[in-house]
Amino acid sequence: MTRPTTSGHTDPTVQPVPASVVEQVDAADATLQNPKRAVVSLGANLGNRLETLQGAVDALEDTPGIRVKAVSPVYETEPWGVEPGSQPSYFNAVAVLKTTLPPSSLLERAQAVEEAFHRVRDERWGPRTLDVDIVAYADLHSDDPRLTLPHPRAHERAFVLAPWLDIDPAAELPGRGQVAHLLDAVTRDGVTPRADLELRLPE
Ligand SMILES: Nc1ncnc2c1ncn2[C@@H]1O[C@H](COP(=O)(O)OP(=O)(O)OP(=O)(O)O)[C@@H](O)[C@H]1O
Ligand SMILES: Nc1nc2c(c(=O)[nH]1)N=C(CO)CN2
Repeated sequence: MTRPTTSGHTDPTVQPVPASVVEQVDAADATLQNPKRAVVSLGANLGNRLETLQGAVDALEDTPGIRVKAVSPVYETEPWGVEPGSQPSYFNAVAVLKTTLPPSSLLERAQAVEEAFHRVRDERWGPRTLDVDIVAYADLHSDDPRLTLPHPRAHERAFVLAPWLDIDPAAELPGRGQVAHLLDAVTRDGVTPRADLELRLPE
């Protein structure tokens, strides 16, 4: 393949490729050859909660560059961070992914999936048809408010830690330690396994 280079080109219609672009393409190539593990938390407390969670799992699997490797049991959970009784209960689950998408594209896809399920953003921690949070992406750390990694509240949330531990007993939250220990430190009150319900792992 002929590729424009930054020096020595003779065809005046071929523009040199800036070094920054070459770097970005090389970084994308490296990710493609080396899929990363990501953990996402799924939550729903409006509409048909189970159908929505299954739809989210399927939509993630249908995404080029994402493979869903494991899906947790379903938990019914009391709304966290809001006045008790002020919202319907949630169904929560966690999925482990392998992805060649960079973190920003994974977030974009997560938000597109939320929107496909008519997620409305008005109040903080308001009720929602679907919430897809990125709990962790490999062992990356980021303070960027648009994508904070690991998720800044995951370690306090039994509705994330309990289902995650079910599918990965050795799970670690980067920078925080073992999920099993984190779960011991938070209350599991209001976080109830729904053994009668199940999410399917896409074929
Ligand atoms: N790890 C992350 N996963 C998902 N969104 C994140 C993450 N870090 C930062 N964000 C940003 O948070 C913003 C608000 O997200 P969202 O409305 O889903 O918050 P929330 O689910 O109500 O609350 P919480 O962040 O406590 O779960 C998003 O627009 C997104 O850019
Ligand atoms: N039980 C429960 N509570 C929540 C949840 C959730 O998924 N489950 N998500 C929130 C914002 O991400 C706020 N509160």
